[in-house]
Amino acid sequence: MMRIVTEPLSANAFAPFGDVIELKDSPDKLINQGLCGRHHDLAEMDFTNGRAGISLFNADPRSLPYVLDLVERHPDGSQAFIPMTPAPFLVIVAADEAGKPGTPQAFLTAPGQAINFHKNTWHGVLTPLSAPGLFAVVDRIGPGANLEEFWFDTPYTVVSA
Ligand SMILES: NC(=O)N[C@@H](O)C(=O)O
Ligand code: NI
Repeated sequence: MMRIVTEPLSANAFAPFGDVIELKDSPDKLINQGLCGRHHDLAEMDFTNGRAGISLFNADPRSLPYVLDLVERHPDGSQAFIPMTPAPFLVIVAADEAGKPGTPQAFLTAPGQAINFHKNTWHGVLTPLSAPGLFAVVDRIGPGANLEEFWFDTPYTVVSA
């Protein structure tokens, strides 16, 4: 199997695929009598024929090396994974090449980072690396499956750097 080596998640590296939701160097605005910093409008939500919904995902943790045999995408909506714990998790994405995913890239988040996949971006399913795999997920609520899956003929093995 081809190996994919994880890299640290950064806004620049992830930009073709989505947004990294993390604190800015300084807040956009101080609120609540100056006791809270608002880091404003960090991700682009985009829904076709639907609305934003907030769900909780409680996912089984995986481990590295991780066998990647499936990526998916949501043609009608963006999808944000917001961890409810500080634990790093695995984020896998791939560019689209004539309707199929190209070579995937794998990122490891740092504590305090969340992500938002742009609409129709190939990605691995929610992949916590420790328990509890508890995430808030902001994605599209609307008609239709809003899901396209791609199974690789030859799975990849994702390994840590
Ligand atoms: N299917 C579902 O709700 N979750 C996936 O979209 C995922 O990215 O984990
Ligand atoms: Ni998804």
